Amino acid sequence: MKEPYYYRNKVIVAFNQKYEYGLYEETSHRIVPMKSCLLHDEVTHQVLLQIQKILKKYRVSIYDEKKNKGFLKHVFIRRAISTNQTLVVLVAREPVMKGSKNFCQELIKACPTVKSVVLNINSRQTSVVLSKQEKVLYGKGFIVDELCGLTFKISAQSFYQVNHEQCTYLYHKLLSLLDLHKNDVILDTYCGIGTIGMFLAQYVDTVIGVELNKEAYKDALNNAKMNKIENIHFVNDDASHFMHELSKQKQKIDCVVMDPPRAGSTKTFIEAIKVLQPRQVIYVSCDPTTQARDLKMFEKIGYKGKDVYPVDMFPHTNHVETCMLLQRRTM
Ligand SMILES: C[S@@+](CC[C@H](N)C(=O)[O-])C[C@H]1O[C@@H](n2cnc3c(N)ncnc32)[C@H](O)[C@@H]1O
Repeated sequence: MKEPYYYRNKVIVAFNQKYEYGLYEETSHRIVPMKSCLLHDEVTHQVLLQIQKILKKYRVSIYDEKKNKGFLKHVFIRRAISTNQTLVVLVAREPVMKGSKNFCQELIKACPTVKSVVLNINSRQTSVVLSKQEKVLYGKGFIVDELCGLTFKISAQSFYQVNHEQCTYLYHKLLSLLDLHKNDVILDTYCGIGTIGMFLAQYVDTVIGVELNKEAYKDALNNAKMNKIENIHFVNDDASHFMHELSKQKQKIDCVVMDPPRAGSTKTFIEAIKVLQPRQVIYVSCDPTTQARDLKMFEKIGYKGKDVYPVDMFPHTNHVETCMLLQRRTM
């Protein structure tokens, strides 16, 4: 990145009883108050300050983990960098927010980039921030961003790469590694809101995307419609189950893109690859450890890791994204 600062488009903070907000100290739930941050942008900073001011003004009660009491657990902010839209998610223990209208009105007046405010209701005592239950307090419950010449609707629950510039680089890198033909059928597995598959759809005959998260799957369907892409189909399923079923049908698959979560993929998934025999697999990973584990299984079924590129998706952290090309060995 030319300017490896202020790149993060997603931030989750917690508040303490003094209305200071920040991140948890490593391996604890002690909030380290945050005055400024080099990773998220100025707009996010201003939105957080405004939320802090309004929470204080209306004395919104802050969740106390030890007592399991209080309303607000976290604030989640997502920015669409190219359209300058902001989504605010208030994660709360209860389903009713007193004074939510005033809260939204004041926030939107002070921060016009805020296009939607969502209340996520998470009453469980868990480290998972978002629950599946949500209520839209203002706007449509999603924001819209532009990436690689396409338009994407992004809901609170959907995955979206945190670094717009490096994500663009990553997608172009994987395109350059693939040897695509006009009549190809490709799979975009762990597809999120469909970004990779829709980016590749213009080069091939058919793309099939598979995604487990229902909200992301719904976003993917809408995104294909919005971009008028007709040669992409999405399936809401576990990627391994889907691959296993596909392998039973012996469908022609030319290339597979896989971009699993940190846990990596599964034996079932890779055994299905053995049956389907795509000529190329692109494995995008945010955890090289699980990628290396999976690579060993790929080697056993006759796929060789050809090239691997690190992508600095998370500058100034010890995380890295990798993009690997696996090629089927010719007999
Ligand atoms: C690292 S994200 C990649 C998303 C997308 N490729 C992108 O670039 O934005 C991983 C995605 O896999 C989805 N996921 C997690 N477990 C899954 C599973 N077992 N089967 C299918 N999708 C899964 C997550 O919901 C998430 O959208």
